[in-house]
Formats: sequence, C-alpha cells, structure tokens
Amino acid sequence: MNNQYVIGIDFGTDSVRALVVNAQTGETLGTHVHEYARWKKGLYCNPATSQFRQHPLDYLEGLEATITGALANAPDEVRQQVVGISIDTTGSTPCAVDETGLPLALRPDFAENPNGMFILWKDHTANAEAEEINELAHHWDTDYTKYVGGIYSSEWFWSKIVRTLRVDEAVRNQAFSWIEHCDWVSAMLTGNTNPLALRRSRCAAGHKALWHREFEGLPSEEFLTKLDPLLGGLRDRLFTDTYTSDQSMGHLSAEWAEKLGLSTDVVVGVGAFDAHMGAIGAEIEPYAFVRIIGTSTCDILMAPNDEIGHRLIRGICGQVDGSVAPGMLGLEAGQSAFGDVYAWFARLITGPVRDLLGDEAADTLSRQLIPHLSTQAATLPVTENDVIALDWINGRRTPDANHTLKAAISGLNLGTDSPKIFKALVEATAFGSRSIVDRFIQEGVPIKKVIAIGGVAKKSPFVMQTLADVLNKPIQVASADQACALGAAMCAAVAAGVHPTMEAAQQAMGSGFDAEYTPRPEQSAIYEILYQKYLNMGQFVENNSFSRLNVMSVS
Ligand SMILES: Nc1ncnc2c1ncn2[C@@H]1O[C@H](COP(=O)(O)OP(=O)(O)O)[C@@H](O)[C@H]1O
Ligand SMILES: O=C(CO)[C@@H](O)[C@@H](O)COP(=O)(O)O
Repeated sequence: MNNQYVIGIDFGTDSVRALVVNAQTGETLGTHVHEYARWKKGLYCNPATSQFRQHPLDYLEGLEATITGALANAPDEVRQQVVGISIDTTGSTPCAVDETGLPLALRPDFAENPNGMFILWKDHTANAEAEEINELAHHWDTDYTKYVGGIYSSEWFWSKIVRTLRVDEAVRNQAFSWIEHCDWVSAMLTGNTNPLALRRSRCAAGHKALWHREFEGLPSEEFLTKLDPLLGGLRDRLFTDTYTSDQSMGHLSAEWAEKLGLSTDVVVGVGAFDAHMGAIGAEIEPYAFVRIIGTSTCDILMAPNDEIGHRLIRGICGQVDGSVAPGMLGLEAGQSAFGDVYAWFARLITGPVRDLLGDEAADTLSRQLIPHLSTQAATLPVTENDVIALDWINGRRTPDANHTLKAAISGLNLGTDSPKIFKALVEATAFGSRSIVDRFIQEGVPIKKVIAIGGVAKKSPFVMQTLADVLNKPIQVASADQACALGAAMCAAVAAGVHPTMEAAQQAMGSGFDAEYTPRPEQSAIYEILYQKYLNMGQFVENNSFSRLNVMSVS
C-alpha cells in the first residue's frame, strides 16, 4: 500500500507547531515551530489585570508558516499523499465573529481592539462574571455546572462573552456569534466559517460552554438572558450539535490547498483542545492520567462511560462524553500556572538585571537561570522545615476553580536564598498536582498510571522527580517531543479514514515512552508532611483572601 501522510498542528500559548507524520508508521517527516509575533511583544495584554489576548493574524501567520515549514523538505510525492490535517489549540480561547465567521479583529475597525481578538485561556478579566454564572446556575432548576465540576470558571466561554459584551459597545453591536480557536482554524482551512453551519468541537463545547445532551445543547435562552439580557438571541447563533475529533470538518479549501501545495481531497478533522489531543498522542488508555506539563498543566483521564458516567466529579474542569476519544468519558483538570510559576521567579530575578545591565546580560542570565536553579535545588535536602509556597499565582483551576486566589510563600529567614525559594516553588506546583490526584481518587475515579508530556516534562528531570516523590507514583514521560501535535496527527488519520479508531491510530503511530521517574521513599515520606503544611497554608490564604463578592465590588 502507498504511504499516506497526515499533518498535526498544535497551537500552544506562545507558539504553534506542525508535524508531518506517516499515518501508517508514525514516523515524523518534518516539523516546524512558529512563535506568535504580536504575542511575543506583549501586545494587547496586561498581566497586572490578567488580560491576555491573541490576534488572529498571529494564528494565521503561524498556520501557514508551520505547515509550509514542516513540508519544506518533503518530496512532492509526500505532498500528494497528505490525506488529513487536524488542529488542537488552547482553550477556552473564544473570539467574537461577524456573520461570515470573521474574527472582529480581522476587520479594519477592530484591528487594534483587544476585545475583538481571541481571549486566551489564561485571561481572568471575567472573574466577576464567572461568579454570577455560578450563583445563577446553583439556584436554577437545572444546575448547568454539574458536568463541569460544579464551578464555572473565568477561563471559560460564557464568562468571557458576558464580560466582553458588557464592556465593549462596539463588539456588542458587531458580534454575530462566538467561536473557539480550535473551531475557527479548522473551519478556516475548509473555507466554511459560517458560524451557523461549521462543526463545533465536542471537547470545547462540553468542557467550557456548558453543552450537554441532557440540556439539549447549550443552557436555555431563559437562563442566558437571566444571566444578562445582552445574551438574548445568541444561543440560536451558536450551535446545538457538536462533533468528536474522529469526524471530518470538511475538505481543504482551494485557497488553502494552493497556499500549502496540497490537494483539495485533504480531510480537515474536527478540532479539540491541546490537552485532549495530547492525551491521544501520549497513548492514553482507560484510567491513565495524562499530564500536559508546560506553562500550565492540563490533566486528562479517560474512562468508559458505563463505569464513571453516572458520577458527578466535583471541582474538576468537566466530564464530557467523547472529548478525548469517541465512546469514552473524558475528564479534565489542571493548574493555571505550572512552568509559569518558574517563569515568574526568573522574571523577578532578571528584571533588575535588564534595567541595570541591559538586554544582553539579562538574556544570557534568563537562558541559564532555571536550569542553574534546578541543579542547585536538586542538591538541597528535603526537610520538614523547608520553605512552603502556594502555586496559585494565576489563581486555582482545580480542584475547585477560584481564580481570585493568589500565591504565597512562607517560612523565609535570612538564610533563604534563591535555590531554596525555587525548590519551594517546584514543590508547590507538585503539591497542586497532588491535590488534583487526591480529588480524583476521593471522587471514586481510580488512577492506574501517570503519563507526562509537555515542555517541562521533557526539559526538567528535577521537576519530574519532585513530582514523582510528591505524588508517590511513578511517572512515564512520552518520547514524542511534540505529543500534542502527534495526537492531532493521529486524529487526522482517523478523520481521514486511515485508521478506524483512535486506539488503532495510537497503536500504529505511537512512539512509546523514554523516561520513567520512580518515587524515592525517603523524600515521599517527608513530602507527606510538607503537603499537609501546603494544604494548611492554602486554607489560611483562602479563608483570609477577599471573598469573590468583594472582588466583584472592587473590580
Ligand atoms: N528547564 C526547565 N525547567 C523547568 N521549567 C522549564 C524549563 N524550561 C522551560 N520551562 C518552563 O516551560 C514552560 C513552557 O512549556 P512548553 O510546554 O514548552 O510551552 P506551552 O505551555 O506554551 O505549550 C514555561 O513556563 C517555562 O517556565
Ligand atoms: O486549558 C487548556 C485546555 O483545556 C489548555 O489549553 C491550557 O492549559 C493551555 O495549555 P499550555 O500550558 O499552553 O500547554
């Protein structure tokens, strides 16, 4: 049989990557990474107010650059035998679009308006709106939050829509509909971006937009208009049906086929979030807990519907039939900051160096800092009296979303140096992970193995060993450098009909594991004590922080 090729594209927080993969063997033929130009300059963002926006042009430029870059060295026969493309993105990262599905920021009148751009997952400007959704849902006949862990988050679709419609009259007047990043890019490739006709991702809709079969789709018009009359009529301009990532979105449009040098026979698969396709790439199986460890973490567990579907798992980011693989329940959790905690500490140290000694010195320091601190921290003993930190620097995603929470560090003295603080921050991210694992187990969801993918999993043996010690569980690291893009390629192979199921695609295209971290009993025992201190400190901070309603009134 002739070889067939598929392309997997993974839109991360800072960059996008494409992989060209042999759909029969999983061999990678080409890859290319592109950093978002506007995002890199910090445009349209304000970390102090948790505003993080991405311009659609960053995505479009990245889409073309990565696919053409990944195909650059491929012979002509490979291009002719590309049969599928699938896309994963971060989420919930929605954008206001006009009647044609064009993101408002692609129109001249909104080109510089952050409210007409994609509202990145980590944007927390809608904390007050999330709280309103929770209040209303918890007192409504149907608790629409019941399949998303019982707490709606400011990182998600409806919070962001309500907030944007309230604060921006121009967007309010021009936004016909709203679209998730993963749906828009996939739709773009097919040339059909009509918001009323394009196929919406089950993964995005179920985890972030409160879509469920039991609700006959999205929350009722009555609920939405009670939340805010500004939402009136929007439900009908969104969607009722949703599609899993084994399905086709359509075929590559003539315009994109020409741009990319591919055929219009190429099937474009239905998109999904990075973590869910990453879990496929990491060869997820029932009750494996796949952690995508990068800027943030996203944790995915997959279980047969008939075994777990009847339970409502509290405090996670949702349980959605088919969000990972069709016929299986996909459960999502995660931490809003993981590598971002270390990045913050590195910025804290390099900031004054940049001011005083200039960019060159600061850039040199910045490149070496985290590896250097990791080496130093790894030599420190783990003791009961170590510095304790909380990982909530970007709020808490799970368990029990609360993005008004802040991080803290305790136990400092005059002998506390930067490696000691760095070690505490790494442990804090591991303790945050432990509280998620404990929640799954408390809620009756067993975890049979832990698999890690993502930048931190590949780059930092120190972090991964600490995590294994704190979880007191072995962790396997997938060998694929780009597991999310590989997962997208596997989804493309299924959507294009090369493999009948995700499982078959995983068997044919999977690349296995190349590292395993085993917990060290001595460290694990001390971490049990330190974890209790982390929980106590978390409780103290939570009890003494502004209540959510206070935050609403001061914002
Ligand atoms: N050597 C390292 N040790 C620990 N963390 C690291 C290291 N190098 C980079 N990081 C962290 O990795 C994160 C980026 O992860 P990555 O998976 O590459 O990106 P993304 O989350 O955008 O997909 C950053 O937050 C950064 O702080
Ligand atoms: O939250 C999700 C998916 O639900 C992720 O998109 C989000 O954590 C972003 O992931 P990265 O840290 O950029 O890999």
